[in-house]
Amino acid sequence: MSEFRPRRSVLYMPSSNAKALEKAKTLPVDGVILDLEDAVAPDAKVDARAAAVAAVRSGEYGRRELTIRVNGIGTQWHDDDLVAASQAGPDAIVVPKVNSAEEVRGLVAAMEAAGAPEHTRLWAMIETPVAILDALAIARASERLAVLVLGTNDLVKELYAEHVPGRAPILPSLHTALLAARAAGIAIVDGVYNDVKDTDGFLAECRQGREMGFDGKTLIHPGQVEGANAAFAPSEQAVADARGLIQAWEDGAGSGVVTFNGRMVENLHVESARRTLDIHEAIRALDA
Ligand SMILES: CC(C)(COP(=O)(O)OP(=O)(O)OC[C@H]1O[C@@H](n2cnc3c(N)ncnc32)[C@H](O)[C@@H]1OP(=O)(O)O)[C@@H](O)C(=O)NCCC(=O)NCCSC(=O)C[C@H](O)C(=O)O
Ligand SMILES: [Mg+2]
Repeated sequence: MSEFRPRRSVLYMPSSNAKALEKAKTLPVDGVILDLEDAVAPDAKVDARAAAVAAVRSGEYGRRELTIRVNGIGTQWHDDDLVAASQAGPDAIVVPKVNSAEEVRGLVAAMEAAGAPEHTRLWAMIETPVAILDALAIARASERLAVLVLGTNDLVKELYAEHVPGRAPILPSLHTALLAARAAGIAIVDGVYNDVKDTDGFLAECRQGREMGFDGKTLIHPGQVEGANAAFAPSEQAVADARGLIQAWEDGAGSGVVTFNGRMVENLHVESARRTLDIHEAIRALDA
């Protein structure tokens, strides 16, 4: 069994929304973010925290990677959120607006002091200009940091940019975060698509994210799950091509370069093909 963990579809839901917490148990998502930050009104924060902890403790989310997004560092809720989430022991704690490697180390220290179990990882949200400029240091700051999560709404806001099809205004930021994650050897998931009724726009953005190298996409509505799962999984054709390419390589053992479907194949292409098959197998294992 490969160690690759699929994160094609990672669905946010307000932890204050009992119906959404219930619905998530039935959805074929790879991950769930129980949100305490932007989706929860100030007067609902404390109850939402208790609901997120109860959801984690329920054990009712099956194979889905279960995470809690706490309120940001420096807010009045952050410390209590972090302690409660650490003690609940989800798969990860998602922290918004992480701005430096020092903050990552401080978060990890606080999680450990609060008794977070070993399996509870940190996911850092990259959603400010300073985080983009310090992305590599953030990504490398701790072994406990497993995933970078793009916060494209905050990023667009902070840049005084606009949401446009193709995302040209934020492409340099997306690429910088991707470079940092890959250099650090950790996963990275793309930001959300706000128009839950615009399926074509959403699918185009999924395709773009996949082509850029993202592992998956954060989502805000159940209607986005299927499209993300398909976009971030290798297609049947990609799996067949990966198998064929590896076979061609093995048939030409020792030659250093062969061709498959008329194209040059070197060792690096074989590594990519093996990664494709690892992802495919990990998805099959999840769905089994
Ligand atoms: C966007 C929504 C407010 C729309 O909600 P609603 O009008 O209720 O949608 P529907 O009527 O179409 O819902 C159909 C059913 O699906 C359930 N539902 C809806 N959304 C979710 C969800 N996210 N998770 C689970 N289940 C969900 C409804 O309850 C209906 O169920 P049923 O009646 O039983 O069929 C809403 O979708 C929503 O609140 N989405 C999440 C918003 C959120 O979490 N935002 C914060 C994260 S985004 C962000 O901040 C990213 C980052 O920080 C950045 O800067 O970009
Ligand atoms: Mg945000």
